[in-house]
Amino acid sequence: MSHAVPWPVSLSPTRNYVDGQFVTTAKTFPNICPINGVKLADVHEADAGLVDRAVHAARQALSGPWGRMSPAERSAVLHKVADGIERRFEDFVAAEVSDTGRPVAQARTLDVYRGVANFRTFADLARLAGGETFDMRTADGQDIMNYTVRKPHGVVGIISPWNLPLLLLTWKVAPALACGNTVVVKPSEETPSSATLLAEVMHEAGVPPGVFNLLHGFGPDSAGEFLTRHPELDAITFTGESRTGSTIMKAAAEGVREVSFELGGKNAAVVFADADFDEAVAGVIRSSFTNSGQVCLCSERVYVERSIFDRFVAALKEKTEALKIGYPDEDGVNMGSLISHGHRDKVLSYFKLAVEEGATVVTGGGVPHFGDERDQGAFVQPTIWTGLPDTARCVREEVFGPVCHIAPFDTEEEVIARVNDSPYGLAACVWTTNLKRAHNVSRQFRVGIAWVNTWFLRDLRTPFGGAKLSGLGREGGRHSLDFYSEISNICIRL
Ligand SMILES: O=C(O)C(=O)/C=C/C=C/O
Repeated sequence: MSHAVPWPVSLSPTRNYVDGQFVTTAKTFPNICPINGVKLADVHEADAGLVDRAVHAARQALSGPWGRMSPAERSAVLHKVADGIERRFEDFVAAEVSDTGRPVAQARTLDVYRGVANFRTFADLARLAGGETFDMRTADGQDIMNYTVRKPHGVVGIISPWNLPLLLLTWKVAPALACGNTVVVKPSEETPSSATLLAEVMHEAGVPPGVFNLLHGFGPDSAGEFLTRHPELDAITFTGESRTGSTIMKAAAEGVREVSFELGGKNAAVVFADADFDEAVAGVIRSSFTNSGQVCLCSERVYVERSIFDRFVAALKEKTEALKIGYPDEDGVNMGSLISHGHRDKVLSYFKLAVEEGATVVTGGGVPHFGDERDQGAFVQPTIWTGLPDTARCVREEVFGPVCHIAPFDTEEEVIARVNDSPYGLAACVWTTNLKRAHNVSRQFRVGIAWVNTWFLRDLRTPFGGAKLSGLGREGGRHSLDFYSEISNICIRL
């Protein structure tokens, strides 16, 4: 199949969006398509002055029509945004695919699908959420009543990552707006396109100027840092690497702003001998290689009960080598490129390190050869390692690529201790048909979310976030409403 270069072009000139206006700037940087290394568009970089204008516009909008809306009125606006994404569904698919190289099928069924779902879920949750009331009689006989009210924090800074651009951007924007805040968003410099489309949809949906502001740029000494350091932000929410999270946390400490972080992971998949074997193989293929392993929830550590270890490794090798790597719109494609050449260099450095640490490379470990423009892209082979000790860097550090290390284990106690022996604590999955074991093992993992006989199935009402270096706080359902609201308690003597 031959493809015009670049595949396909990005849909919107990637401009900033401040106070209801699309803004170009003198300084631009290229948006490179990771499928073939070709420039898709120039991205207009926001400078400190534009960041300042965006924060002030967001502040101003709080005392405008947006600030006077009821939860039900805000909910209606957010449903209109969801309608707008649905109306331009294929534009969003093309934007995500252009920026990331992912399969079209994934962009449709995961990324853009969740963009709509996030807005609809939080539009409804905010409209239907109530507060708390308490009645009591004091020791000296006074009757008092307490009730809570939710108010927006104010201006929320949102820094969103490149791995699931629209999903994670809307996972933050939707609840923040549903709770009456205004937002200033800085998407990753790697994935500006779907965020720019979202600004167009917000504009078309009549979201008042200043409610949603979009700034393009990098982190340090660019829009990301100018935003997180801005003294007039009331809260900051960030998804990305733990190291960056800690830098942002330091900036947020000035002025003691609320922070919510969803950071890195080194997640484990545990397969017991009593698991449904074929389901477990298919599940670990998904949890290791979805989105080219660029999901914070992916399993880079796999522990398999010793009695089925060799059979499982052979089966996973066979399924991995059957994965179709290629263009996003190829029939049956399973895996696309990584996000960039820079990230591919990082992943390849771990491929090299694994061999130095003594790993057996069961499959992969290099770069696929296509013999066409894709050789200028950022592809790597899905890779499986065995034979490393738990102390190896490749078993402790997040690679964030299509790779997993498989190790045998003998007992429940042993594998639980090994899973928990990590500075991270985001997610885990366990494969077993023993119901008692499923409950006992999954609840002993020190993680934010544990899946049993599945992976990355999401009910948006559930708490989502990580323990240890994997993050701070929980978002999802009422947890998002609690993070994006200032809750006041009113006490009345009756
Ligand atoms: O599914 C979600 O709501 C979510 O936050 C996923 C995060 C994945 C990060 O890489």
